[in-house]
Formats: sequence, structure tokens, C-alpha cells
Amino acid sequence: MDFNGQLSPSKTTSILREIGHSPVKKLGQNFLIDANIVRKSLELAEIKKGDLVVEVGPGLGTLTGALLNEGANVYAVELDKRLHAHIAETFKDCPNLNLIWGDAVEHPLAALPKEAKNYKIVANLPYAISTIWLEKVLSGNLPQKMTLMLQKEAAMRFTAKNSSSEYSPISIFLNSAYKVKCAHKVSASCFHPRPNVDSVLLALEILETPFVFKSETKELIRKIFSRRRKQIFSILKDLKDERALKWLENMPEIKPSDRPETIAPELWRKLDK
Ligand SMILES: C[S@@+](CC[C@H](N)C(=O)[O-])C[C@H]1O[C@@H](n2cnc3c(N)ncnc32)[C@H](O)[C@@H]1O
Repeated sequence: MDFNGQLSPSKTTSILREIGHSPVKKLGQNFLIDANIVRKSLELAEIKKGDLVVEVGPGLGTLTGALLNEGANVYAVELDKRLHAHIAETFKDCPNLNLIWGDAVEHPLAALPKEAKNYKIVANLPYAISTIWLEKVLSGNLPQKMTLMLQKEAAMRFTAKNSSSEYSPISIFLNSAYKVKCAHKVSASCFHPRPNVDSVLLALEILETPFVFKSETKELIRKIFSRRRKQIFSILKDLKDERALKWLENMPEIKPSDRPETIAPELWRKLDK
């Protein structure tokens, strides 16, 4: 089956007209209309027949169709009821698609079976949920590869190194489990409607020994970063966190006057022990 007939801007607008749908900004509905980017996403994810792939927000089904064409088993979650119905109808004869209606923050891996191993994620993510969704993914059964289309600003935050202004809790959690294989700038003209900002296609590969932070440590790191301009000792004293104060005491690499954004991921990992 060939599902790739909807990549041109005119075909996309005609499908939207047919199903009576106007793109919803708050759901990040900027649909991919560039066949090269679709191909590149599949290439980076090294999609082959039989792969288990999670997709967030299939939208009009452009990536979904390409994944199914390659013989992948796709698990997808779409929040927009009209688009969910459109996808369900378009792919009704396709047993390799497991589609659910719902919020990807609640179902970060769609309906993927809990025991699934060696799965991948390929998604053109809705901007509003990209960080919270990724945090959820990083808390559980980790994918082998993630190929994510993101707004440039989110991609920079995800991949930031310490001592940069973008460095955030999500940079620490992601950097502790994945390496960046490639980050490819994507122009606004590859989407309909055109977003106001550039996007980045980010390919991530799991580390040999990925590190998953405990949820209480993640919560603490988030609290510390909410005061990122302050010095680490004074933050921990304010928070009255004995465990973290002990960590700092035993960490000759960190000065009490350092700011949280200067502390490298491997030092934060020691706070989790
Ligand atoms: C950037 S569009 C991508 C659409 C399609 N995959 C493509 O590449 O053309 C984001 C999609 O995510 C859906 N979406 C937005 N928020 C969502 C959420 N919380 N859970 C699941 N899907 C969501 C939108 O309705 C939209 O279909």
C-alpha cells in the first residue's frame, strides 16, 4: 500500500478541507509536507520491516504512512478527535497500526505493550508537550532510538551542555541516557501551516549504560534549577535538603558558590545514589 500521496501543500489543504478541519495552533498542528524530511526521519531511525515504532500525534498520517510502508508496527496516539477519526479511516485496512485517541502526556508510548523491547520513537512532536512528554519517556522502558522533530529552541534545550544558558533539567536527564547522532535544521517551509520558527530533526541513540534518574531526584533537580541564578550551597540550604547538602560536601568538583547550570550531568547523577 502506498500512503505517501498527501505530501504536497495542495494535497494537504485539500485533505483538511475534505475532513472539515483547520489546524489548531495550541495542538502544534504544523503538518509535514516535505517528502525529503519524511525520508530522512525514517533513515535516521533506521526503520526496517517488523520494527516496533511509537509515534506521537500522527496528524494527517504522513509519517505514519511512510512507517507502515516500510513494514513497521506502529503504535500511535492522537489527541485531536477529528484527526484520530481521519487516521483510523485512512489506515482501516492496516493491521500494523495500533492507534489510540488520547493525550501523549498520559500515554507517552501510545498503546505499546509494557514488555516491548528494542522499540523506536519517530515523531513530529507538538511543541507544548515536548519536554513533559520526553521526561515521561525517560522515566520508563527506554527506546533504542528516537528521531524527533522539534522546535529549534526545544532541541537546543534538550542537547545543551553545562555552562550554557539553555542547560536545564531535561538536558541532564536526556544526556544521561542518550547520545545525539545528528541534529538537522529544518526550514519552516517544510510544514503546513508554516510555523514562526525553525525546527530541528534530532536523532538520538541510547547509551550502552543509560542512566535513569529516580523521580524524587528529578523533582529536586527541577526545584534547584528554578533558582538557577543562585549559588548551589545557598539553594540547598534554603531547600533544607540534608541529602543534597551531603552530596555537595562530598563533591570536590563543585564549589559552594557554583550555579546549578555549571554542574555537569555526571555530577548530578551522583545525587541520585
Ligand atoms: C506537529 S503535528 C504532527 C502531525 C504529523 N505527525 C505530521 O508530521 O505531519 C502534532 C500532532 O500532535 C497532535 N497532538 C497535539 N497534542 C497532543 C497530545 N497531547 N497528545 C497526542 N497528540 C497530540 C496534534 O493534533 C497533531 O496531529
